[in-house]
Amino acid sequence: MRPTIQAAIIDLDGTMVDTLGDFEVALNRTLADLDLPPVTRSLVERTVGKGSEHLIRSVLAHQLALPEAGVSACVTVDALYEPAWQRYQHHYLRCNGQHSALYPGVQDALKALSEAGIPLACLTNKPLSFAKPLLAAKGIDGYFTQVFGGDSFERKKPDPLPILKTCEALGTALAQTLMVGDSSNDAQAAHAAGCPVVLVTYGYNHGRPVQETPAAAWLDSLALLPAWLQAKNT
Ligand SMILES: O=C(O)COP(=O)(O)O
Ligand SMILES: [Mg+2]
Repeated sequence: MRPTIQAAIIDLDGTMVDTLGDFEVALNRTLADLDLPPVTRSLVERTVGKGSEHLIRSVLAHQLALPEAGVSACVTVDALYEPAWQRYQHHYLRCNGQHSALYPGVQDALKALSEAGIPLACLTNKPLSFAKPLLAAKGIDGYFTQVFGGDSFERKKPDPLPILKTCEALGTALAQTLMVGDSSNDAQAAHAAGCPVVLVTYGYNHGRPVQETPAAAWLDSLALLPAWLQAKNT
């Protein structure tokens, strides 16, 4: 009998790498360039997950509304977005991977899955130009046959399109491809695409407990994934 799960698609931020430090540093350098007050890590944690444009627009809207910003009401998010995006890319590429760390168990899980013959793809809402160097800096790029970012397709997670395209690239059936993520974006995209989904409990889920999101399992460590998958496939 063919195994139930033949490949896995794994999210990056909040699932494999704790990147809040990189986001915070790049955002605060960007805000300083624009003479706006810095963000707190907790705002970053609640806002991250829907790609860079959403993050920058949300952070600009939040910081512009702070009384200490001292900004006149005619300064809008739309007016600041393009310069902010340019500065953010500049800063992010320079601090990428320097204030972030692999979560415990990630390296072992990727090794075990690869040894079990499960092809792995990385699918993130991060721009591809940030994602690829980060995977390399953390020494895990070699595990993935495909890497796709938030700018690889017309739409991002929670839209199912990136998952459909990733399955196409992997050459696996949707129902036999497992999505592994940390947020409702990953789960919604997987549900809409028809893929099973497993969520890790330690990532960034817009400030909500991820157990509220329907999934096949909620794991406290990615190290538990190979055994979960083996049990599923026997
Ligand atoms: O960059 C983001 O918004 C989050 O990316 P993720 O899809 O890897 O969690
Ligand atoms: Mg994530």
